[in-house]
Amino acid sequence: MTLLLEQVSVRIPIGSGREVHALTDVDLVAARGRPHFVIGSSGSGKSTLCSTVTGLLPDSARFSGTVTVTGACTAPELWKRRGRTVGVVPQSAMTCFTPVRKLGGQLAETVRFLRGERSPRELLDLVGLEAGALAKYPHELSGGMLQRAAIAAAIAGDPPVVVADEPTSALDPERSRDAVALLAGLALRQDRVVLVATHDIEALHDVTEDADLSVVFASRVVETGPADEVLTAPRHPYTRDLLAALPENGLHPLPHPTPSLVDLPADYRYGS
Ligand SMILES: Nc1ncnc2c1ncn2[C@@H]1O[C@H](COP(=O)(O)OP(=O)(O)OP(=O)(O)O)[C@@H](O)[C@H]1O
Ligand code: NI
Repeated sequence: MTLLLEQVSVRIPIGSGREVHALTDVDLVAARGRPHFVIGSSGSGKSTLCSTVTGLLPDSARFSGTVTVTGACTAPELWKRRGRTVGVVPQSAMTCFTPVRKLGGQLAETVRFLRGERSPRELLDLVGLEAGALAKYPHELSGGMLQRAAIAAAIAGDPPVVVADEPTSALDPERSRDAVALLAGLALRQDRVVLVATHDIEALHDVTEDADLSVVFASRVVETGPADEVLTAPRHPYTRDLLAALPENGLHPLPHPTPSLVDLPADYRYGS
């Protein structure tokens, strides 16, 4: 089973005949058993890419191209199977649980709704949480535990594909690395397709060996390959500059401005 994006473009009208080129001609292959990470500057199109898989695009967006989970279904059918064919990990776990009910009841309800086969206890086990968490209210769990619980909810319907858009944005650096490792494990140990978009390149350090990485710039995937290769020997000038901007590499500011994606010319290239 593979997640395949072929020539996927998204245009978002913003009035007066103008539109945001949120995603342009994207081809991407994410195989099961191997996590696929997506990095790129703010506003480059990472979330839009995730939304073409989860079906959470803005209502006004124009979508073209093909998104397929081989052996299962193709968008827009895929979008109707959110939770079952594609699980969605929220950016902040706080948004996926109600504060007034214990975790166990909420997870049980998710399992019932998605007709999942695992019990809440088994789901917690899969994400490394102890069964005691079932009897707790969300506010009684730490941020890292709550993000694990949110990942448990995302796999309650046993989806073969899991998408996480900025899953570490509410976490400190150590919890971020934990959350990324857990998501990578959903691919490596549970044989799922896992797609994770993040601007947090440092959180990826422990998992780059068995992962793929795509780099998005100005609505296009400019580079893709084994994560350790892309991060150690980047081929695209934007990837090189993005990596040079990391604190550990000297915080060199990006030398070229990020263009506006409104009516972006088709021939726009990095640095042009
Ligand atoms: N609902 C919307 N209406 C108009 N423009 C939008 C909408 N959603 C996204 N965009 C635009 O689409 C482009 C891509 O946005 P997207 O959120 O996919 O980028 P991103 O890489 O996820 O950024 P970030 O790192 O900030 O999350 C941006 O120019 C953004 O302003
Ligand atoms: Ni985003």
